[in-house]
Amino acid sequence: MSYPFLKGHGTENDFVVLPDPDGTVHGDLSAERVRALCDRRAGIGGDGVLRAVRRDDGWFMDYRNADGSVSEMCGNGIRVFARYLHEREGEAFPMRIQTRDGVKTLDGAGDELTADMGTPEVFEDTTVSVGGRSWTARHVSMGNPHAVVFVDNLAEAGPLLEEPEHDDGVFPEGVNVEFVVRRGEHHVAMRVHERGSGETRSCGTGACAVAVVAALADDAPRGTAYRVDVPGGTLHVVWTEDDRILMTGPALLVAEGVTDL
Ligand SMILES: N[C@H](CCC[C@H](N)C(=O)O)C(=O)O
Repeated sequence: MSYPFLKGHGTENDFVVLPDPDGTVHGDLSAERVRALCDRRAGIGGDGVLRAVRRDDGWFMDYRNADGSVSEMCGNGIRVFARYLHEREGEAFPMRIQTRDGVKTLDGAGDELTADMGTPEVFEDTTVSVGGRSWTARHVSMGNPHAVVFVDNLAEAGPLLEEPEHDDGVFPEGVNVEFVVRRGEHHVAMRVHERGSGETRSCGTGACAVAVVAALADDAPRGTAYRVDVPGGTLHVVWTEDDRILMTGPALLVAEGVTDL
């Protein structure tokens, strides 16, 4: 059975959008079908799938990683999802979107959108092993788990392409690992190995986690704007006085079509 899809990205973290307003088109969106859709050779290709279901409490973003696993939240994805709702479903900004990590508010004009990502949760330092090496990491949750590792240069993150394992059970559900370097005052650059997708060009929740760790290390006053450079572009993150993370970045729809994958 053929059904519509769209393709979009935010700082080159790319997604297949599946309109499913009544939840009847993709009722059993299996991990196998998500993998087929995200396959960059035999499928459409993407770091994840954003299925759009309209519920009584509003639009729900059903996010899946490229390996078919489910995640609570996707920061770049929710901007692309909001772009889809605005351009194809007539939703106005500011808009509220339901996710597995609760409701998020999206606002913006032009190419850049701002997502209110809610309150970060900061845990004790931990270690992650990536590419056979152990790294000391700050553990931050943005609804999904992140291990933030500061390094002297991003080339050290070469083993990033290896699947990070976690050896002390802190992340039984897996973890997104961000390697970070300083680029200037309130300016960092990162590479990321995403849980369920491997190395990607950007990670929105990861950029938020990185900005939180940098702001804590800098003892920066709340409201300080951090610039986070990712391989696919730049995201801007502010940790507000009332303990919310606002992330601003591009969100583009680049193609649409039909598929029977
Ligand atoms: N791989 C992540 C979800 C996608 C996060 C990323 N694409 C973003 O923009 O936040 C996880 O399993 O927690």
